Amino acid sequence: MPHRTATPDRHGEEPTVDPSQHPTYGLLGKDLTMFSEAGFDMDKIHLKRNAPVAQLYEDAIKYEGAVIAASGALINFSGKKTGRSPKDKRIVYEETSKDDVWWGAINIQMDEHTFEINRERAIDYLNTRDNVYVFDGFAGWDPKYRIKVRVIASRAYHALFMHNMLIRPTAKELEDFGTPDFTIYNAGQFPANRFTAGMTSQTSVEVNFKRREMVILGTEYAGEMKKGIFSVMHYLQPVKFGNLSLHSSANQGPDGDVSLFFGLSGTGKTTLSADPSRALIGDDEHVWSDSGVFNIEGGCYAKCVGLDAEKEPAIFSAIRFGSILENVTYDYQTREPNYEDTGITENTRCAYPIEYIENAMIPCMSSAQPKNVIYLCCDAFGVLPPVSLLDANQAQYWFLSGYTSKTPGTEDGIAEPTPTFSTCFGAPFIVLHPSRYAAMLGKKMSEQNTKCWLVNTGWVGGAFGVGKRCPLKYTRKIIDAIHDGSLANAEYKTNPVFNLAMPTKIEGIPSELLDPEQAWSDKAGYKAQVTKLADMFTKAFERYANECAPEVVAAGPRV
Ligand SMILES: Nc1ncnc2c1ncn2[C@@H]1O[C@H](COP(=O)(O)OP(=O)(O)O)[C@@H](O)[C@H]1O
Ligand SMILES: C=C(OP(=O)(O)O)C(=O)O
Ligand SMILES: [Ca+2]
Ligand SMILES: [Mn+2]
Repeated sequence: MPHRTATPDRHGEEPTVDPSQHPTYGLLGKDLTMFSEAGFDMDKIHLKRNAPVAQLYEDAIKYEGAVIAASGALINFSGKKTGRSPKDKRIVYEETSKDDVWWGAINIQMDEHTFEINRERAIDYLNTRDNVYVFDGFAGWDPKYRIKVRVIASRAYHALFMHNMLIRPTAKELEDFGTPDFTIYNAGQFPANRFTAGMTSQTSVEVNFKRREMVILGTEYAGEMKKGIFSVMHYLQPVKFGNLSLHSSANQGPDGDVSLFFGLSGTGKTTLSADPSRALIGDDEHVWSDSGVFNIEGGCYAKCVGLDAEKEPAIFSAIRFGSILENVTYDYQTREPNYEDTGITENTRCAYPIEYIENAMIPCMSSAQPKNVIYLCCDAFGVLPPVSLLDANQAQYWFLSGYTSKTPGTEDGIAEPTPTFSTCFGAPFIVLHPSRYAAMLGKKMSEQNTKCWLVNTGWVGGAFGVGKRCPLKYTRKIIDAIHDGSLANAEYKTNPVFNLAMPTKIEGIPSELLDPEQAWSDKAGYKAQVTKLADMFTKAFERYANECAPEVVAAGPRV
């Protein structure tokens, strides 16, 4: 029998063929009540819960201008915002969480009333739509610590994105889903009202821990949703479960050894964790509990700028049916994505389910305690060694400092690599005081005898503009040398200003590259740059000096 497409009848008639065209597809009686109570106009909107991937494709193509790439991936565009908007992110000030949240420039307060106004604005907007997409899934692979997340969005692309990025429930889990622990209302196509109290722009990304809700207005960058859930877990895991949440990727070697790769956006978490000789646990957000390490997400979100099939084969071949390319241009004839084109943004992305990586570890969790912790730092000054071994005090110092660079495009308004001290290697996402994460990390690392490495994936031989980015093939060799144990047994010398232990030799890497002073031809320029960065460290660390032991303060550069 040939397949026919059912015409959806918004006014009550049952469609005859495709059940996913039903006006309340996937919703059970109790869900319908929940939606009505939340203010959704069930007689007007066509709700699609956990719709098939193909239908989300069809809707994104029909209503949102998406196209199919040659590989079968879906190409979408996020409109004006193509990176995160950290200045427009707010946390609601309310009694259940106010004493735990580290208030300030990162966690900006919003009052409960303003949240209600924006929430209503989002729901009102969603009620004007013909189609509203719901995705129910989990955050956290460990059943003991996972949370149930519901995403309600006006764009099929956003539902598909979260289908890829959250953990996809089985049919049974979906049937038994019940009340979500956290709900995202994504009305990103509609602006916030700039005249609402506390609003400074048309963009608003806000989290309310009491209501367990997040509202998005005025940005369609899909990364806001996944990083929003990360902020939620960065609060819930330590506060409710005593677990350490990590802005890191993770993988496991054939002998069962686990590595964590911390790093701010663009430093190499996704790239370096995709390693053909190790099983991928996850590329961005994890939790370190007493029972091991688990991924928060069900997918990866890779940068696509300059993506090359030879250099990054695992990521390249994950871009196929079901994957979402974001803000990537393409050839109209062949539908081949053009990864070299940064015309829309440098922050081009692809979101794919983690099982699209061949050696992914499913379920994405390990009962092993991490053996190596790697801090990825993208040094735009080009003065940090490509790799150094840190002692326990240095591990605390560098974690709290979080020195790196913001890469172009990941945040609104960043056009070139910009040095920053992003505490815990992920300042935009932390909720608690940084010293709380640092103390847990220090304790776990010393209990488990975890080795700590600082890897500079940024510039070598000169600053940004003069030197070059450390070639990926060399960084991969460094990571290999950490994993095969050879680096721990190498010969070291000390970097005088930063007091860092640098290996003198690594197989396959020119030795002069390992010592920045040798790698720079402009020796005077090098000295000036080192002094400048060391001063920046001292100044940036002042705010943590009272929170940590004197040995940690002393572990910084000697000026
Ligand atoms: N030495 C290097 N190490 C890691 N990434 C590198 C290196 N040199 C260039 N890159 C590029 O930098 C980007 C790192 O981004 P990504 O792995 O997505 O970071 P994250 O996941 O931490 O946001 C990729 O586009 C990668 O190809
Ligand atoms: C998605 C993001 O993170 P990452 O670059 O770490 O993947 C982001 O910062 O918007
Ligand atoms: Ca109806
Ligand atoms: Mn990443």
